[in-house]
Amino acid sequence: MSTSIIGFPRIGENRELKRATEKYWKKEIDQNELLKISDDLKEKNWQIQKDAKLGLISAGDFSFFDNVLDAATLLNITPKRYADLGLNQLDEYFAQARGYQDDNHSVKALPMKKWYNTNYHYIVPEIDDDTEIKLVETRFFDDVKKAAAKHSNVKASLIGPFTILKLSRYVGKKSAEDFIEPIVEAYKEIFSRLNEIDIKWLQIDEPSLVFDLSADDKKLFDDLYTRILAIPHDFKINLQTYFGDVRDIYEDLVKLPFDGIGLDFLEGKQTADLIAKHGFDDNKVLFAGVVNGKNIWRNEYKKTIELLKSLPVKNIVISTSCSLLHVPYTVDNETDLDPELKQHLAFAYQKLDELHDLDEIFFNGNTELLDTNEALFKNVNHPKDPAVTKRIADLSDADYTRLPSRAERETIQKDEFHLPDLPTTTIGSFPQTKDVRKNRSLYKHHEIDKNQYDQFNKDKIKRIIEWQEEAGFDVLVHGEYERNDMVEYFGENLAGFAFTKKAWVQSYGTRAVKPPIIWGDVSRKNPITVAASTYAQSLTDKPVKGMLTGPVTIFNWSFPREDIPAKESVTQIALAIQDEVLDLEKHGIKIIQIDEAALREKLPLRKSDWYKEYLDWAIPAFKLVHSKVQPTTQIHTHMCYSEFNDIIKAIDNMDADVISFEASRSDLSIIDKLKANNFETEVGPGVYDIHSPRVPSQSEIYNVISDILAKLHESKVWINPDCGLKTRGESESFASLKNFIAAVQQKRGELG
Ligand SMILES: CN1c2c(nc(N)[nH]c2=O)NC[C@@H]1CNc1ccc(C(=O)N[C@@H](CCC(=O)N[C@@H](CCC(=O)N[C@@H](CCC(=O)O)C(=O)O)C(=O)O)C(=O)O)cc1
Ligand SMILES: N[C@@H](CCS)C(=O)O
Ligand SMILES: [Zn+2]
Repeated sequence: MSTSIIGFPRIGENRELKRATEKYWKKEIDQNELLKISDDLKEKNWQIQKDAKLGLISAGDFSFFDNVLDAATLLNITPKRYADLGLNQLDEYFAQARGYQDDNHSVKALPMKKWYNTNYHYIVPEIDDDTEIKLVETRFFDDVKKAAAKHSNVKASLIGPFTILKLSRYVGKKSAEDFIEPIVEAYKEIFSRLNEIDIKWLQIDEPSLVFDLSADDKKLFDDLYTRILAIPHDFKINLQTYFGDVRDIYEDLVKLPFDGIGLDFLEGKQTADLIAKHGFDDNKVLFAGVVNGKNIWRNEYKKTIELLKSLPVKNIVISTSCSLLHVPYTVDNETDLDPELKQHLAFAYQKLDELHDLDEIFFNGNTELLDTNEALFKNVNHPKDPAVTKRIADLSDADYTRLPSRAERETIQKDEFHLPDLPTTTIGSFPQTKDVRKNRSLYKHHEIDKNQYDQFNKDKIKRIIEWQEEAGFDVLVHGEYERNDMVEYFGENLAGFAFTKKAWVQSYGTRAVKPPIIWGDVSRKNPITVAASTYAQSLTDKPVKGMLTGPVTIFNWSFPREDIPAKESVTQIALAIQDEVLDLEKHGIKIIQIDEAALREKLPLRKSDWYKEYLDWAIPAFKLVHSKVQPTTQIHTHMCYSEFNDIIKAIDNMDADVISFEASRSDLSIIDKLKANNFETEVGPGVYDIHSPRVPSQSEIYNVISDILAKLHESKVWINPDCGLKTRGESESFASLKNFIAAVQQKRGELG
């Protein structure tokens, strides 16, 4: 047993789980069929790990939607309003993830948040004073049992209690500490059930240990684990961490009687030093996270082996830095990639092989494998563009400064646009219905020509412009029908990017993305969005927003190159998008939205790193994109993740004129912070959740608007949904937006 992974993707190489689950939701297949498809996927994953000769086979990492929701439902952390729906176990689970609506019920989904610094989202567990934590689910044990029946070296994995308690939202008076005893009781039951299954290890994931920890956090962890580890168990326990180092608790961790500790050597900047300084017991196993679970580049064996050899540790299992959930399945499916690039890629399957190679090199001294890998790294040819290098070298402070000041622009723009109070707009995309995707698919497969493809999209744009005008929107959008994804699309249209055919990575539930790969220097080849935006603007007298994705988001939702600093890559992208902004402006587009949906996502997990490692280059990159536009051109930005309470000043410093953001799923608490910080940018807090198919009523939206206006002055407020509508169907979107407009009109009527 010398290799292991933390977890494996589960959507299926061809997104089988997505297709099956969505069919189940539409009642096109029954639960048995869905369960059969998911069982096949699990078995395939175990077999792949076995074939790759992995020391341990991971079970329990499968999920129908999200592992945090799985761990919460296992422990009966299911709010009463979902339990009261009287649904079967799986439907109750989906109701929490997606909301539920029938003739007699209407329940919102639980909030969804970014999983640490990734583009994966988890469902936030909700705990109230009546929450009775106890073991109730069986799916986890069923999976582990099935894996153990087929394989002799199974490791079960579970998201741990500390992380669950830290990620949960407490809506009553009780807090995490009040749930220690019931959790320990539940773990007694979990261990007793696992004792009956032949597993070798239980991996308990505690990624929340990589945050800055307070004394109370450490006490909570200690109170939980001194008790849990005292429960009799016939398997070994690995305390698994990832996404950083555990500097605040390392010394306590190594003293606790865990059989193994899993540490991240890639994002964990201090991991090796912590071991060197404080030691690691000879009777413990180190699960050394040295194969990157987030990037798609081949592992450089020489460096990894040197690192492993430097560790003063007796028992090492070579592992991944985090779950392979964050990478696509296999490079083998990418038949169109440049071979020069392809040889440097490793997706999940290839990473399993890398673990095996490292095992052979480290434990068996296989030098041939080491030499072949070294040869590959001697020859990496990222396409270079001297013009891009020069453009960056010529930048000065003026390129990052927009004039005049925002306050002056606000007056100029109020005169320019004459918008009513509480201007209404949407975030950009309208439903990517089957016909829209089909049109793109036909074009990609050369079954229709460019003219036919464009004409279809133009018809869609015309229809949606008419619809928005009729519905009464003030600032319109063209609908983004030409985009497969807001980042992949720009990747396809910028020099320096490569893109894939099947390299899907789960983002949330059944939704996946194909992040483009930054392989060379980035520049804009041709105008990208100008034709669609100017066509849309030609159809109406109302302003149509130009719609772009910002440099930080393009970078964060791509697979970045690692040979140049992030700052340089992002600056290259910023200049390319600046070209597009100025082109849109030149062609008469007066409002331009530059989405920075992912800006918050890669904020370092530790506060001390926020500015020097990220914000100090991320915010200027955004400013570089829009600094040269006229005062009358209104710059909007959008973030679908509003956990930016602590970096509000930095967000204001982006110097946009208007920002829209997600707020409806997370109780509008951000608004208080905006007020307290004298936030200057005009704001459009999302007034309803577009991630759920549920249609909000007029009064529900009206109430949210009232809550916003109780705290923010109406002259500063825009009204919009909380994100784009691409994942929604048309009928639910149109119904929601009609209620939305009616709610705004009701409120405007009161304002007089
Ligand atoms: C806003 N969000 C985004 C994030 N990350 C991004 N990169 N993009 C985002 O928009 N992160 C945070 C949030 C929430 N996250 C997501 C992630 C993914 C989606 C989403 O809707 N994904 C779609 C896939 C979109 C896509 O690229 N579709 C392709 C079609 C691919 C396809 O299915 N083709 C069919 C053939 C079609 C046909 O012939 O009819 C096939 O292969 O079988 C496209 O449009 O061309 C998803 O379904 O998962 C949303 C939010
Ligand atoms: N303009 C994009 C932003 C999503 S975060 C959209 O509307 O889909
Ligand atoms: Zn969004």
